Amino acid sequence: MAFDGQDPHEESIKVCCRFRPQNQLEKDQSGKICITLGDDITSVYVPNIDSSFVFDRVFGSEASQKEVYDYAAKPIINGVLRGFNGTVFAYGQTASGKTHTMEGPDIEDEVQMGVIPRMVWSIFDGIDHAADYIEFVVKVAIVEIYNERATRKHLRLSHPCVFSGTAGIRDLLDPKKDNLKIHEDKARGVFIGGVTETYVGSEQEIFDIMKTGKYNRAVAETNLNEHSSRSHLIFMLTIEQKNLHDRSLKVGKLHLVDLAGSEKVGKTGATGDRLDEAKNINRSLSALGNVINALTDRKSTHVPYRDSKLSRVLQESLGGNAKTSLIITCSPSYYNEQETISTLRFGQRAKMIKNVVKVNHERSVEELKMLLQRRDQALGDLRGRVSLLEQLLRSNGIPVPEDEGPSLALPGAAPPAPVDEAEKTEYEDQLQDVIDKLKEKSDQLAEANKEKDELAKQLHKAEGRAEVLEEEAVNAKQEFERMEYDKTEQVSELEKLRHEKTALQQELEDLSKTYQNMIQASAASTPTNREKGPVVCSRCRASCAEDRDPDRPLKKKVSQLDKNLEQLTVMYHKLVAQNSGLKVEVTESDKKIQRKDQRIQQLERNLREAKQKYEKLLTQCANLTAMIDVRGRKNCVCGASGGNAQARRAPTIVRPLRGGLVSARSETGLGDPSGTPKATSGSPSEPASSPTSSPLSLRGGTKTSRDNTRAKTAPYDPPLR
Ligand SMILES: Nc1ncnc2c1ncn2[C@@H]1O[C@H](COP(=O)(O)OP(=O)(O)OP(=O)(O)O)[C@@H](O)[C@H]1O
Repeated sequence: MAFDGQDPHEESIKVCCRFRPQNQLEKDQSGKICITLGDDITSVYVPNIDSSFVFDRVFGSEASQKEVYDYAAKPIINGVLRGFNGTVFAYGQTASGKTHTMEGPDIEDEVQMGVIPRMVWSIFDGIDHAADYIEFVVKVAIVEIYNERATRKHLRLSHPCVFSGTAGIRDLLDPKKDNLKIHEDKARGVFIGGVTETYVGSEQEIFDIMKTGKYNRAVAETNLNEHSSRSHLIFMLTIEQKNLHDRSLKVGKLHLVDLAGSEKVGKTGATGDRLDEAKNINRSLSALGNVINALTDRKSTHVPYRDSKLSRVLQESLGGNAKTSLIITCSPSYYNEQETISTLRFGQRAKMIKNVVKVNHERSVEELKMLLQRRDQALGDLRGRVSLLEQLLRSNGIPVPEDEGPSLALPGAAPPAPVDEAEKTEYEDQLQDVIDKLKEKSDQLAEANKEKDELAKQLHKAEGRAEVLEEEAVNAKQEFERMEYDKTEQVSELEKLRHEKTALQQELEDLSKTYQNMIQASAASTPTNREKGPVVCSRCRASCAEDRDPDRPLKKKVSQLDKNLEQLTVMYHKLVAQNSGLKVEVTESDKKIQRKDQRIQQLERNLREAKQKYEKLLTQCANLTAMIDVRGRKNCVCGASGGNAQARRAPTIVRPLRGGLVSARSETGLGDPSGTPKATSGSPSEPASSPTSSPLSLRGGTKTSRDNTRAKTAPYDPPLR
């Protein structure tokens, strides 16, 4: 799509490939290696398919964490410190080393720590080296995108965290928030509403937050990985920097993403919940693949960002306003050759994506005033130069024209013709006429613009509502599916109980028959006990009731079975009642879904109408603007020198984009216009919840109080000022 553009802000995604050492399982399988790394450190060759893949950098299994960080992530982090958005994400099959690359085995081990902990040091190093008049505010949020359909109660987690219901986007700093919604607005772009954003003032605070996040993340054991991530982890860091001189604001947003690994369930041995997770992981990764395919396919007209939460959250990072680095992680082993080839292909494709990257810069009134002053100064300089040049002309006997009109005559040229006063008045009248008409048209245009803005607002609102309804419909559907599942469970339970009941009835009947037979037989063949007199128990030689009535155990059993039968019957009736209750609920849900569908359709209709109206207005505006332009040009032809500045003004460019409007602000990629840091990001209608700690302002000049170890980190690209 965008890869032919000439936009100077256009930037390709950086793609690096990292191979890990072979693990024990692979060595046991044969230990054969399926790839050859090129000497140029940018290519890898797969002999079996006779194909080479070229990336920005290929790291072999001996590459250190620092090497990978310095090349793949550090430039992105420096960009964020300059006010750009940045993303680093790891993609690869399960157990290929994504978590090893992004987090590392120990976030506090200086050698083994991965991208996320190293980023923490770079950020604070950058803040320490910034000018004294820059004030920083740093916020951190961590979420995971977990399998949206399966319940989590059976998941063996890294800690005994309790889950209820289903999970989609889950706040790892406040696990109760387990179904966060994605929103989009002009000022903030795509964002997760209601997520906990914690203000941080030191490296240690971020490390503590990371530990909390890690503690809450979904991890389970599979055949291929003892600690397999069952969710996509997104670490989000926002840096706001305010220039205290001119009050301007820059906002850089960093996303660090550790994706869950794609897996072949045959190899991982996933069953039950693990299997459901694997299916959902593979599904969301393939939705990500579809987005990448659409972005790199010239014929594609639609990018399916909305097909999964993962691709929607990464929307700005893929084809949007962000500097993005992708690290694909692979196994070098023949045992995983197919998975490695598919990962290499994914990376190859992603390398073609181009983002349009801009600093998120909000100019303050002070900054604008300063710019104006600078421009006035430049104008003054130019005026001085002009008068110097005029003096030079005069001193050489060349007449200096008074203004830029027809008197700009060269020496020797014919003098201008005398102006006819009557003709001049006529022209002036015509001009006045045109000016009046222009004024009228311009009023109409302003009116139309107002109406257009109003419609755009309505459109935006309707889109928001449609989105909410869509989500509600999805939730209702999920609820319905869950109820259906429960119903099936209950029905099978009922069936089981029925079988048991029938079996018991059968047993009961058999026993009663046996009992009857025995009574008859004993009546026929033996004298009654009364006739025989008391029987003496063989062991204790004492009279006992049992000996007096040999059928007593049988009767006991029969009465016990009767009781069981009674209980079963009661249970059976209860289950029947429950089942009919469930049926009613299901019907209710059906009706609800139908109503929601109808509402969505209605809203879509409204949306279409509003869009049509809006487009009509746009055409009207364009026509009006064109008319004004034409009139303006006519004025110029008339030879009028003043009063037509309005007519010369360039027409306003209004561009509809993805069903919404793009204002000048959103096109420049500016952040929240209010510039007010919030503790919890929310949808426009959502109230912001309080921060987990108060905002801290970090000044670049406080480095004397900072930890000395920071001085050991690699040099920092200073922020643009
Ligand atoms: N470059 C490497 N050097 C040494 N060991 C590595 C490397 N990459 C991965 N490993 C080891 O391989 C194992 C699996 O790695 P890791 O958990 O990072 O995989 P993953 O891709 O995140 O898997 P999943 O998708 O299942 O979460 C870990 O024990 C890790 O320490």
